[in-house]
This record gives sequence, C-alpha cells and structure tokens, in this order.
Amino acid sequence: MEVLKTKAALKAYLKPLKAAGKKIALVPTMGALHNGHISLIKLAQENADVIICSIFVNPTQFTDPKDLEKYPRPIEHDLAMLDEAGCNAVFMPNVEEMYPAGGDENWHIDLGNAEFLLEGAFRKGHYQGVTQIVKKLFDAVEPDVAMFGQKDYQQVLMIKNMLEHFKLPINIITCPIIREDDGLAMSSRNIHLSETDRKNALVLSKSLQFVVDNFNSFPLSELEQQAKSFYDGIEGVELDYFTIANGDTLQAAASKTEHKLVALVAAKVGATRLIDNMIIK
Ligand SMILES: Nc1ncnc2c1ncn2[C@@H]1O[C@H](COP(=O)(O)OP(=O)(O)OP(=O)(O)O)[C@@H](O)[C@H]1O
Ligand SMILES: CC(C)(CO)[C@@H](O)C(=O)[O-]
Ligand code: BAL
Repeated sequence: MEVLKTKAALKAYLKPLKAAGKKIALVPTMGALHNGHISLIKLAQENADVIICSIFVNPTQFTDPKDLEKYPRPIEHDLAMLDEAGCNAVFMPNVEEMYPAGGDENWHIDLGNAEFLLEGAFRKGHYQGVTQIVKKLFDAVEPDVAMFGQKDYQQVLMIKNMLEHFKLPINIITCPIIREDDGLAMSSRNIHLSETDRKNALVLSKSLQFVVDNFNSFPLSELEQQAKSFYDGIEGVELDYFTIANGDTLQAAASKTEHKLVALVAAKVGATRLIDNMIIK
C-alpha cells in the first residue's frame, strides 16, 4: 500500500492508473479507523479498480476546539487496517498541504436550508468546513466514485448539494451503518466512552429502533415523544435532538405519508457527543 503525503505525490501515483483507464474510488476519513470505515473500503472495491483512502482531521469542520484536540489519531493502527483490507493507497496530508493560505482562505457556498438544521444547528459552520475539505480532496484525487457512511446522513446530503453546486461528475455511494453487536453505531469517538457511557450509549440505537418497529402503531408526534422519553432520567446523557424528518429536506416530518422518512438523533453521552439515525422508509 502506498502512503502519500502530498498532492504532488498523489497526482504522480494516479497518473498512470488514470491513463490505463482504471476506475478510482475515494474513501474520505478522519482516521481512527474501525469496521465501519473498512466496510466503505470493501464497498469501494466492488465499485472501482483503485481505492484511495484519505486520512485528514480537518480543522475547519470542528466547532469545538477541545473536540479537535482530543480527536484520536492512531496512525500506525489505521495503516495496518487499510493494508489488511487491500486499500491501494492512503493520502494523509498535513494541514499546511490542504490549507496553504492558513486561516485566510474564504469558503462559503449555498448548501440549501438543510445546512442549518440538526448537526448544522449544533455545530455552526460545520458543513461549510466539511464541503470545503471534501472539495479539496475531490480536486486532488478526481475520483470516479466516493464513499460516505449513512451514519453521517446529513453530511451525505450536503456533499451531494456541493457536487450539484460545482457540477462535479462523481458518483456518491452511501454505505449502510455498521453497528456493534448490541446496536451501537461504530464511531471513532466511541473510544472516549467510559464503561458506564458505553452502556448508556445504547439508548441512541434503542430509541431509533423503537420508532422503526412501532411506526405503524402510533401517530408521528407520539412516536417522537415516546422515543424522547427513552432519555428521561439517564444520568450523564443529554439529548441534543431526536427527530423524525423528511429524508430529503430534513425538515420535521409533517405526515407519515411523506415519501422518505428518517429518524435522527444526537446526544452527549458523558463528555462524548454521538449521532445515529435509521431510515424508516
Ligand atoms: N458505523 C459506520 N458505518 C458506516 N460508515 C461509517 C460508520 N462510521 C463512520 N462511517 C463513515 O466513515 C467516513 C469517515 O468518518 P469519520 O472518519 O468521521 O469516522 P466516524 O467514526 O464517523 O468518526 P466520528 O463520528 O467520531 O467523527 C464517513 O463517511 C462516515 O459516515
Ligand atoms: C468526510 C470527512 C472525511 C471530511 O473531513 C469527515 O467529515 C468524515 O470523516 O465524515
Ligand atoms: N463523521 C463526521 C465528522 C465529524 O464529526 O466532524
């Protein structure tokens, strides 16, 4: 597996592959890899000839400096996992390589109203930072396909809006959420959970599953209220939002008959903020 640290090295690696007509997939990550990430690599292998995984903890998408500072960076472990999975190359630039102008770079694009809902409301400017770095990664790799996890449901919508904005010819593939055996969605931040947090964190997947399992049994507002009541009285768990939303606009669902519905949640479990979602239909 090639380890590439600069855009120039990446271009040189890709040039003969592209000339030979190979289909290139990009799997963008922030590292601290787990089996959720590996599932993206595996799906990429089914959809392309050459798999590039990027590892870059992008400062512009963090709104909480402490979250950025403590983001896990186990690079040797990550490289071993990618090598084992058969990834062809890892692009792991430093901050200067991706942001040569330092903090002076301007980036603002219209991502539509959904930018400001849910994660966008709790992490102001987050999706400007995400789309800024993903555009830079797309420019550096010029992939045919790019893989993203459904775990970051809103992120996928924002990236599709960014593609539309720049009219980029990249096929976005959304990969299902990989969970631990007990239902917890895999996430790099799970490493920060204490033993008690880890048990409490199950409330996210349980409350979502309740909505999926009982969708036909209650009116929308009662479903949501009952799901929220799962969080009552759990010490150390603070619910940011739980919503049943339109799967395209992320506006709170007005009716059960809407074409696409998704339940989304974010909660602080101890000092760690987690997100999860389940598609209802
Ligand atoms: N459990 C999972 N199943 C499928 N895809 C996932 C899962 N967790 C993360 N991904 C996807 O992997 C890609 C890289 O995500 P990232 O590196 O931020 O990992 P993460 O586990 O989501 O970390 P965190 O949520 O703590 O930032 C994203 O497209 C994300 O949606
Ligand atoms: C897409 C991404 C790699 C951009 O930094 C990040 O938001 C992530 O890991 O989901
Ligand atoms: N997987 C989403 C990246 C973030 O939380 O910033």
